[in-house]
Amino acid sequence: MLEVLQLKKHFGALKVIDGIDLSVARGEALGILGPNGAGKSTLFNLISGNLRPTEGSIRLDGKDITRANPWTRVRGGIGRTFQIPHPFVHLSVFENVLVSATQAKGRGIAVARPEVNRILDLCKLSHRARTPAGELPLLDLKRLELAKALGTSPQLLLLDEIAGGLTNSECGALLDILETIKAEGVTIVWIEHIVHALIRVATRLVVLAEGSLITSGTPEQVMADPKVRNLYLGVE
Ligand SMILES: Nc1ncnc2c1ncn2[C@@H]1O[C@H](COP(=O)(O)OP(=O)(O)OP(=O)(O)O)[C@@H](O)[C@H]1O
Repeated sequence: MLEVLQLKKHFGALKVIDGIDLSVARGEALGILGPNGAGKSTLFNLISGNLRPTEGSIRLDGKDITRANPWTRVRGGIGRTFQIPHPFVHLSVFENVLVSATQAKGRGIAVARPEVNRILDLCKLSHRARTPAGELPLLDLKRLELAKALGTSPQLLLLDEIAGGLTNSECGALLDILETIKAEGVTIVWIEHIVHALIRVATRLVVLAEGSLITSGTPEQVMADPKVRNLYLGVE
């Protein structure tokens, strides 16, 4: 579904992404691990079109989207969340999701309304539908970030540290929602530092370090990889 070929993003002398090849199959749930500053969010920004690569190409369903605008990619089926949620704080939860559901695919309000209600139900936000987004506690803010991405009807969903900052039980509540989304057939690529959460959803893991992918495999294979143990624990 997604193919990243020899992708590079350099900021001056800083080689943040330095020749990444990555394929994601339809229906897959891929987890991306990596230390702070490894280039994970930059990789997402390149895939979603928020940044243009220095070199390399990106294909979605065989079509070259390397130079496509972010909104063209959204219409092509790429949805994403951001590490720091920035909802419209004065709009209600319902209105925030309505914005993405109407704007992303050019749907009218009457058509989008039942879909928004379905998404709020899925994300356990129905009881907050009329609450201004600026008044939400963190878990609901994360749920809203997810709901806004789902409002664009993505086939490929990019999650950037969606569980960051949550308590264990809050993280569990979010995982239940992610498992439902996965079961609905949405392809997921999830950057996350909380490994136990990531491996509940991910069928495959890759590890990004200093702009390169250093390993890929099942969660068991990757967590046992000496390169990964060395990166995180300083032991081989
Ligand atoms: N627009 C930019 N200009 C210059 N440097 C940048 C820019 N965007 C990111 N960087 C740098 O690129 C490096 C990778 O940043 P990135 O946010 O992709 O890392 P990350 O792996 O997502 O980290 P974290 O896990 O902390 O979120 C960092 O050193 C960052 O300062």
